[in-house]
Amino acid sequence: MAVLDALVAIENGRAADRVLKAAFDRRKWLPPARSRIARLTLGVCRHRAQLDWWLEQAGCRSAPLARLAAALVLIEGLDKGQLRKHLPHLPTPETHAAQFLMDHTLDHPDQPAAVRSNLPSWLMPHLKARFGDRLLAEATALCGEAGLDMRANAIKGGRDAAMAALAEDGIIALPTPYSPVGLRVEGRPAIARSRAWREGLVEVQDEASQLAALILGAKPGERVLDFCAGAGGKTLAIAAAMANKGRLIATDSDERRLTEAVTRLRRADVHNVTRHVIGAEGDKWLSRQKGAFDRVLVDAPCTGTGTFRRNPDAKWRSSAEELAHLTALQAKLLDRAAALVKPGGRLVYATCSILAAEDEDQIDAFLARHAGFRIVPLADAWAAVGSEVPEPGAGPHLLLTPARHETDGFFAAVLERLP
Ligand SMILES: C[S@@+](CC[C@H](N)C(=O)[O-])C[C@H]1O[C@@H](n2cnc3c(N)ncnc32)[C@H](O)[C@@H]1O
Repeated sequence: MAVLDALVAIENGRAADRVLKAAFDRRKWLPPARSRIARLTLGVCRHRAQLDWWLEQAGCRSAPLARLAAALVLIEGLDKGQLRKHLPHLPTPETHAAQFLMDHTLDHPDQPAAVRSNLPSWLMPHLKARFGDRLLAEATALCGEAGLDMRANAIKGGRDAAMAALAEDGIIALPTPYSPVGLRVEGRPAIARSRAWREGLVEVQDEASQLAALILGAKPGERVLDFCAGAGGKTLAIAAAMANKGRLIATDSDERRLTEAVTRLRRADVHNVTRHVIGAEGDKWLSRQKGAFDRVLVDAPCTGTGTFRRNPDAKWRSSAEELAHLTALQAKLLDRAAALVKPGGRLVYATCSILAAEDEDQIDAFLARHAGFRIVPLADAWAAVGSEVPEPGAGPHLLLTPARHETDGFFAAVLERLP
């Protein structure tokens, strides 16, 4: 069964989105079957702690097959006959466990907070420190399903043109609350089949990521660097803000990711981007660019704790050791990027993490190391997003969460190099 194969591959350390993509490339499932396979696979990852807790109550060892059987009963509500149809060769211990679970629901008052929130226990003290009394609400939202947001491409007519083109394909998309170029789509339509997507009027991008790119405030004619550009999600948004004018350089240490940006840039009609693969430990080209950029974005590699709704399998690969490795790397990348900013220019540091260690602690440490930079308060930086757009919160930084803003969890800080 496709779901079980996917769960086994994920258990062996592969990322769910790649596993599912490979499964769908191998066999041409009809769209309803594809979405059922994806929903069930991700549902097991999403609720893994609760499924494991229930399997323990039932005296059954946790493994992909047992979790799948538990999910079919506790999440999908299957009865004995339906379960037998789905998993005809279920071994006896798993069958007994599934029967035990038929009298129950996923939540149980005896479940500890980490189990109820379906989060790894190492993360809980970090989230408690961040959210205090709101911990459960924030953790529960992090376990939910993410919506589908798109960014309307200003180079190709902007939000009204995008909404009209989507409507031609029967796709309903409404403006997002904060991003002036954001659209939130109703339901789960096949975006990639729409004319609006094929012709580059829209790009799939969470509202939080759109704001991180906008807050950079890049203007037409400037020299801008997207330091950790990856497959170009934010590069595209910055190019649109620059109206295709000026120079935007997209760098990353991962050549494969940077190459993925090429078709996206072409589809969006972006012409002002140059790509440059850089060494993970520094780069000759970079060392010649000291003080050369008006704006630099560091969209840093991070734990991705803010995107657990989209990548629920990543929760179970995250660890305190990974956090320690990433915070050291983030500090290094920030220091490297700082040298590239012109006097009076701006440096934006962003993560899709909601952990203070990767967010404001990183900024505080940076400011202690770099007396030549100051923080630009969010209220001032927000002018770049649009004067009519409500600010998503007070404080010096941008901090978005699924529970409060219905976006991915995201952090961004704007720093200015003193003239
Ligand atoms: C959060 S992702 C970037 C996502 C991208 N900006 C987007 O919007 O789609 C972080 C990126 O940092 C890159 N990275 C990791 N280590 C790096 C290094 N030492 N130098 C430059 N980039 C690095 C990774 O390859 C990854 O693409």
